[in-house]
Order: sequence, then C-alpha cells, then structure tokens
Amino acid sequence: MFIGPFYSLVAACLFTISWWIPNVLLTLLLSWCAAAFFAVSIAYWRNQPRLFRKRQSGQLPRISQWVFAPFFTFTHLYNRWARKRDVAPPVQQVAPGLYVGARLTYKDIPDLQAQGIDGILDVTAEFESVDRFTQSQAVAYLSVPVLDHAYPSRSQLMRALQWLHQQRQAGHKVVVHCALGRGRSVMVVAAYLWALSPHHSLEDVLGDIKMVRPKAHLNQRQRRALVRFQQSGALRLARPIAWIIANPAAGGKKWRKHRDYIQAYLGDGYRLVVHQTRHNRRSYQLACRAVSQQADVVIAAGGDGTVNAVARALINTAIPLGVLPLGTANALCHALWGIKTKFLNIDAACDVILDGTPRTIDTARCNGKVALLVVGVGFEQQMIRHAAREQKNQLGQWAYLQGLLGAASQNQAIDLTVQFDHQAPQLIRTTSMVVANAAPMTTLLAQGQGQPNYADGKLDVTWLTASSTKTDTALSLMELAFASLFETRLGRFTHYQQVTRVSIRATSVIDYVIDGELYRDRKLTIDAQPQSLAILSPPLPDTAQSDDNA
Ligand SMILES: Nc1ncnc2c1ncn2[C@@H]1O[C@H](COP(=O)(O)OP(=O)(O)OP(=O)(O)O)[C@@H](O)[C@H]1O
Repeated sequence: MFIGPFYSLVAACLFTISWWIPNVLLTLLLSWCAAAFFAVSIAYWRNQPRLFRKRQSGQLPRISQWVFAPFFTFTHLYNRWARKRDVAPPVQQVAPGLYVGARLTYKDIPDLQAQGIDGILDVTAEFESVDRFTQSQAVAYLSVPVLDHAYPSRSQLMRALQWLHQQRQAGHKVVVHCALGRGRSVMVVAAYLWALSPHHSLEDVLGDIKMVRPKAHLNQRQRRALVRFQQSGALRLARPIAWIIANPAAGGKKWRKHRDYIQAYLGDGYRLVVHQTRHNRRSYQLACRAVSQQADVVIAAGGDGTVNAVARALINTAIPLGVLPLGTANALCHALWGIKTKFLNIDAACDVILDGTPRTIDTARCNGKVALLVVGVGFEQQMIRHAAREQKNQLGQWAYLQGLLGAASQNQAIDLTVQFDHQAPQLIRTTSMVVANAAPMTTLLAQGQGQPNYADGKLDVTWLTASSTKTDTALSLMELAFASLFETRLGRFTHYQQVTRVSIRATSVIDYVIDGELYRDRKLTIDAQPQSLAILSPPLPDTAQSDDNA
C-alpha cells in the first residue's frame, strides 16, 4: 500500500528540511510536522486507526488534535479540495434507505434532514463527526474508525453490519460515510448488501452501487479483505454466538481477575454464553453442549488442559476454537503464535478471537484421547507430576522447570517396546520419550529436530538414550536445547523419528501425560489426525503490494 511509504517519505523530507533551516522556531515547527507524519505513517504500515483515539461519540481528543494537527490540517485541506472538484452529490442512496456519503459537514445537515436520514455510520478515523448531528437524540450514530485507503478489521466490520441491520430493521435511513464516499464507506455498504444477498457475486454488488455512484471504487486490498471476510463467514447480520468455557483455577486464578473485562471486550462482537469448569470432563461436556447448540465459536479460557478438553469436542467439526491463554504455560499458544503469548495481553488475545481467521491444524489421538501438544513417557510425565497445582500457583511456569530438574536428577530409565508405523517393533531403553504434534521451544523434551510442525500431518518422536550418569542426561538435554535453537539435530544422546502412528508397550502399566494431564494405561497407540481442528489465529498480514486506491 502506497500510503504508509508516502507519509514516511513526507516525514523524511520534513526532517531533512528542518535539519538545514537555520531558524530554531521553523526547525521546531517542521520537526513537529515530521514527527506527526512519521507517527501516521507507522499507523498506516500497521493498519492501526487507534492512533488518533477517536471516541465512540465521534470526537477526537484534544491531545490528538494538537499532536496530529499538521496531519489533520493536510487531510482537511485535501478533503475540501477534492470535494470542490467532485460533481456528484456528497450523499447518494444506493439501496432503499441506505446511502453512501462523503465526510459530513454542517452544510450537509439540511440535505440529510430533507432526505429523512436519521442514522450515520462514520468510518473515518481522521475526521470528527458533526457534533450537532451526533448529539441529537433523533439521530443514531456509530463510529467505526478506519484509516483512509485501508479496510476495517473483521470485528469492526461485523459490528458495523450488525448496527446497520438493526437500524434498517427499525426503519431508519442510514448514511455510511468516509472522507470522499469512494472506498471505505463503499466497502462497508457492499459488505452489508452482500450479506443480504450472499448468492450474488461481489461484482454484482459493486455494480449496483456504481450504477448510482460511479466513483465508488475499492482498491485491491479492500476487495481482497472483503472476499476474505465473506469466505470466513464474517458477513453476518446477527451477532454470532460464542461459548466461553473458563477454568477458574488455571494459571493462578487469572480468569477471576480478567473475567469482567474479557466479557465486555468480547461482548462487542459476540453474544456470549459463559460457563466455568469444575474439572476437565466438565469442560468437555460443556464444549459438546456448545457444539450441539450450534455455537459459532467455542472459547477455552485457561491452560493447555482446558484447551485440550474443549478442543476434543470440536475436532472434525466446522466450529473454530478460540483460546484465551489464562493458564500457567499455555504451550499451545506459544507453539502456534510465538513467545509473545507468554506475556498475557488480554486485548491482543481477545482481538485474535474477534478478528482472527480459523486455521486448521493437526491433532493426535492417543488411546481415544486427544493430544494437541505432546504425549510423554518418562521425564515429561514425571515433570508434570512434580508440577502440581499448588506448585504452579506458587511458582508459575518455573514449576515445570523445577519438575524437569527433579525428573532429570532421578534419571529413571524404562524399557519400552515401540513400533513406528509399519516397522518391526523395537526395544528401547530410555528416560524420556515424547510424541509431539505441536511443541514450543520450551517443551525441551520434544525438540529432537527443532520445533515440530503442527500442520504437516506427522508426529515427531524424540527419545533420550538411557544413561547411567547425570552428566550424560544433562548433555542430552543440552543437545535438545541446541536442536530447538538451531533446528539441527546432533543425534549423540537423542533420537528422533517422524511417523503417523506409534505404539508403545511396556511390561507393566505405563504412566504417561497428554498435554499436561496424567494418565495410566498398559499400551499406548498414538495416531496423527491431519488437519482436524480449526483454531482462531491472528489474521495473516496482507502481503499485496499493489494498490489502486479508492
Ligand atoms: N474449577 C476448577 N477447580 C479446580 N481445578 C479445575 C477446575 N476446572 C478445571 N480444573 C482442572 O484444571 C486442570 C487444567 O488446568 P489448565 O491446564 O487449564 O491450567 P494450568 O495447568 O494452570 O495451565 P497450563 O496447563 O497451560 O500450564 C485440569 O486438571 C482440570 O481438571
């Protein structure tokens, strides 16, 4: 998109000029302009309309008005110039009771009143609303701030559509306006008309708008975003239903602390049904109920145990899983979206659920139970046994490290008969065997060849050579750390194999762990379940370079 680079260039030019000007006052003035344009360019690069802090009332805070005054002055002057050149009326009806408009000023009020328009959907981020209009009881107003040439987020669009639909059903006449009534407003109106007639093509919908307003034009990014939203089911007129299944004990009782905030945040985009768990079986039962009642999204709020129990009910359904990482380690989120999820940011986690796109990942099945992360025998199981709830409440994620050190210092070897796929069974003496579907780098015992790929349809099996000395055990853990950091296997003390099925037997009962929960069985059979779980993930950045602006 050219707008971000354009404002960066303006900022760079202004900085350069300010550097050469001998007058201190002028230097300060130009530096201020440059800083304002630079900040705006960053907002454009990141598609972040929040920079201006436009309020729900449509007003811009005084501080924003001052800080970004050079930018606002520029946009006002450009808008006035462009509107003067425009021969088309600023507001035009494109469907019964639905209008597309340019930025509204006091001069437009008589026209709006004459047409009986009593609803305004303002999709500008950079202009204040006409307060006489928005503060009137008789006029419904909604601000959905979007940057010029950009497109709304999924949650913004869903909110806009639901509001538009409510207004239209209540018999209001509504104008959707942006700066010039060409791009942003057209995109929202097109989304609404497409939601009303989903069997039409986007070209049909845009064609209808263009018949009335020929200058209506979506740029490539807006078009692609609209198609993406339509394909992912975001163009709906009723608020989707999300079930939240929350574990109040997870992660040192984080749910209790953040519950109200989360409900208010997600309540913007979803009708919420909230349940608290008592144990994992209950989480699973609740998730099954959500599936049978056709929830649109089921959100697990807690740690990996809760996520696993909820996911179990969603495997091979079309209902996506949302995750609020309120547990201790939340290794799945770490594996899927990176280390940043370790530093809990409620807003970001909620945004993924509001704006995220469902992505399908593999899962595994072990003796009929679901594994999203790992099935572990030996050290992994002993580590989880050590990291009991009180430990996790006291030490947080350090409880797992303490557990691993405890297991490594005991260094207990076990004899397993293991069969990989259709190979002949082999006897393996080991201190740790981990079968991984997904595992972040912190799940050290699963890093035989670096982080497992959770979308390759395969399971990654890592095991350690049973060693008689603790030094060898320490070296094998270091070898895994190396593999994890450099995605390179040394293979001196550790072994690795990629399979789709593995069976493990022992002479006695096997203690094992699945995603942090402890189990016992005589024999384990673990199968890869390729592409079996849809999970809401952060939207992919729009990579397209071309932009033929609207
Ligand atoms: N209301 C509750 N009170 C106590 N325990 C609960 C409750 N609800 C669920 N549990 C138990 O909590 C465990 C799952 O915890 P979960 O994995 O979600 O959090 P965590 O252990 O803090 O995080 P992580 O697994 O990411 O480290 C399960 O054993 C489940 O039975």
